[in-house]
Amino acid sequence: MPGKVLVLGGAGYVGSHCCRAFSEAGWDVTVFDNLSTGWRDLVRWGKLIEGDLNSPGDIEAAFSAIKPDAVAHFAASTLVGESVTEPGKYYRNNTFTTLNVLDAMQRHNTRAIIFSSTCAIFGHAQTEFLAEDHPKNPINPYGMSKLMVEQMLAGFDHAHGIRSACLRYFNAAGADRQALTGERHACETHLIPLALKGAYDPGYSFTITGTDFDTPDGTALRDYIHVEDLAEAHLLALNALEQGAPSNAFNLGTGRGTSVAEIVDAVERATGRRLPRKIGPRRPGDAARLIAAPGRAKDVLGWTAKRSDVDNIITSALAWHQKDWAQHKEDSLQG
Ligand SMILES: NC(=O)c1ccc[n+]([C@@H]2O[C@H](COP(=O)([O-])OP(=O)(O)OC[C@H]3O[C@@H](n4cnc5c(N)ncnc54)[C@H](O)[C@@H]3O)[C@@H](O)[C@H]2O)c1
Ligand SMILES: O=c1ccn([C@@H]2O[C@H](COP(=O)(O)OP(=O)(O)O[C@H]3O[C@H](CO)[C@H](O)[C@H](O)[C@H]3O)[C@@H](O)[C@H]2O)c(=O)[nH]1
Repeated sequence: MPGKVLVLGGAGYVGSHCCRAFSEAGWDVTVFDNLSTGWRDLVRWGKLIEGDLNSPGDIEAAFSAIKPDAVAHFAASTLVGESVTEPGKYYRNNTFTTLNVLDAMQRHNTRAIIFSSTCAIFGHAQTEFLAEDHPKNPINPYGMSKLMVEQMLAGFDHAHGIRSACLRYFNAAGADRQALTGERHACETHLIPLALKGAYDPGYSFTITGTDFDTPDGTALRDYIHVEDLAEAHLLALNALEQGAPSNAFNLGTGRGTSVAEIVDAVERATGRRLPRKIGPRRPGDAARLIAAPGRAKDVLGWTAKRSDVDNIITSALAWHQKDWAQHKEDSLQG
């Protein structure tokens, strides 16, 4: 039976899509968010409690008010490059904050948590496809801050019976089929939104960051997974935990690698426009290739990616951005 889920970071990109999936499946959704990179108007499914995970008092107040049956934890600082130059921000806002959450869960006897982990915990790929047991050697503080949380979760399960599902997304992309929510970052660094912006905004100069990777076309390979496929995986994992499933970790991707150059081609196909591009140096902390072996999610959760064809991803992202640019013209097409 769906109960009450407290969604930390639910005003952000992935969290808002998952709120829709939880809510439509009958979960009673409450979002907890400090709106540092999230948006009030993206909280469309469930109510919003404004609060900061750095504050044990804010967390305690939310747990006391809601008494959640489960927690879905999306709140984090998420930029790989920034984590290299500002590691403290990442260990504080990703790792320390999660300890505050686990303390509250223990106090309130909340025994299930879905955690947004990442393929960045693996570091350089040693095999073509990354399965859950691939060695974990993060090459940036972002990945390390998330791996530390995975280890904390194992300890809290062992000691206190808090069961978790660590969902390691590869590259979340695309938008809700009705363009009700989507990706909106005030400081955007992600490939697909920037490539779409480059196709429409003559004032923005899109750059391919790195053409000297050891990949077939020299640009980095990523596994782009539609955010609605991710939302479905979250719902399956949440329901499984609710029904008593043990802690587990799942690599969520398609098993297909797409290069930056192939994304550029797909953006040109979807928009019918040419995308002018510059070639720039690699970003610090970027791996050459990150492609999932998503077998465990299929075997245990019955999940596979259904909407993650690259053209479908770009088309859904385009529909969202066109709507969002029209609504927020001044700030969205600048800088
Ligand atoms: N987008 C991706 O491709 C991707 C890939 C792998 C993992 N992830 C993980 O998924 C999660 C969601 O990513 P996203 O792209 O939706 O990011 P996002 O920035 O859109 O969402 C993060 C949300 O957390 C909130 N938040 C941040 N710090 C907080 C704090 N201290 N207290 C309360 N709220 C706080 C923000 O305001 C925002 O609403 C993150 O944990 C990220 O590391 C994302
Ligand atoms: O303007 C741009 C932006 C990005 N890229 C390239 O496109 C690829 C994808 O970059 P994104 O920023 O879209 O995604 P990342 O792979 O860097 O990051 C994603 O995956 C990470 C794991 O490695 C983290 O989980 C992170 O939160 C998530 O956004 C990278 O090779 C990047 O260098 C460009 O060429 N030009």
